[in-house]
Parts: sequence; structure tokens; C-alpha cells
Amino acid sequence: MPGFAHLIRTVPDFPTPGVQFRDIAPLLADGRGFAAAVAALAEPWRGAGLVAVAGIEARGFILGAAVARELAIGFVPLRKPGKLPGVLREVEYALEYGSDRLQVQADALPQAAPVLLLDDVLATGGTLDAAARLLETGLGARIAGATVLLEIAALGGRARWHRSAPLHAVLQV
Ligand SMILES: O=P(O)(O)OC[C@H]1O[C@H](OP(=O)(O)OP(=O)(O)O)[C@H](O)[C@@H]1O
Ligand SMILES: Nc1ncnc2[nH]cnc12
Repeated sequence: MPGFAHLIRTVPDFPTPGVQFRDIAPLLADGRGFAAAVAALAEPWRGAGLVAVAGIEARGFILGAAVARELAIGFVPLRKPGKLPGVLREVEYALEYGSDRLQVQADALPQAAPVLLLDDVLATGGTLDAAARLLETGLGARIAGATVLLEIAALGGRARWHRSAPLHAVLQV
């Protein structure tokens, strides 16, 4: 277990009763922990020929931008509705607690660009699956893989990852 795992805090009944919320704020606030987490996320992808990290709003932005910098590649934001200007592509998806939509700018990536999809938590897997569909069908990108900091295995999200590209999780609970 990486030395920063203890910096992810479990908050019961947030944001709704029954949810065990995995809070990465203490990890982000810890310089060494944050650096180690970013290095661990980036490690499998060094030299993989990626052009960008696509990060999912909001916590996927914090980690994704740092990983993109670590790999010296670009960053593409996948955003909640109403935040991005210009011509957009969109998907709708279900969450552990509610539903949402994700948008990306239509010209964010060249056709067939190899991209790494990144988020903080894999729970039911709906967000990651939606983001992958958005990149593939909306942009024509090639998903080289996906990476998350924490996989909540009991929620079964990995079963929704139907692609041959690898899905890495730095930590599992
Ligand atoms: O695997 P799933 O069940 O789809 O859940 C995982 C998603 O849920 C959380 O995002 P949330 O929508 O809470 O947004 P936030 O990052 O803005 O807090 C988390 O950051 C993942 O993106
Ligand atoms: N239990 C959880 N903790 C943190 N982020 C989440 N996203 C979906 N489920 C979550």
C-alpha cells in the first residue's frame, strides 16, 4: 500500500446518507503525499506516446493537470455543463448519487490522438465509461488507458470498463 493511502479520509453519509465518501483533500494538502500520488499515477504511462491527459471535473482536474505536467503532455478538461465555450460534444451518465452530463470542446484533440483518461475515484464506473464514450465517439480520440487514484472495488466500476486498453488504480478499497 503506497505511503500516502492514509491521507485519503472516509466521511460517512456524504453527500447523501449511506455513501462512504472518500475525501482526497487531506492528500492534496500534504506536499509529499500529493507529489507521491501524482508520480504513482504517472508512472505506468511514461514513454507511452500520449498526447494528453483528459481529466474529469472537478477532482480529476487537480490530479490530471499535475499528471499531464509530470508527463510533459497536454491536458483536456471534461466539464460539467455550461462551463465550456464553442462547439461541444456531450454525454449523460448516472452517478452513485444522481446523474450528470459531461462536455468537451469538439476541437480539443486531433483525430486518433492517444489520450489517458484520469479521475480521482472509480465507484460505479458510470463517469469513467461516459468520459470514454465522449472521447471516442465525440472526438474520435484513441483511449490508450485510464487511471484512477482510488478504486472502490465493492461498487463494481471495473466491470463497466469494456475496453482492451488498461484501467489502472493506484489504490483499492
Ligand atoms: O464511478 P462513479 O460512480 O461514476 O463515480 C466517480 C465519480 O464521482 C465523483 O465525481 P463527482 O461527480 O462527485 O464530482 P466532483 O469531482 O466535482 O466532486 C468522482 O470524482 C468521480 O468523477
Ligand atoms: N464514495 C465516493 N467517494 C468519493 N467520490 C465518489 N464518487 C462516487 N462515489 C464516491
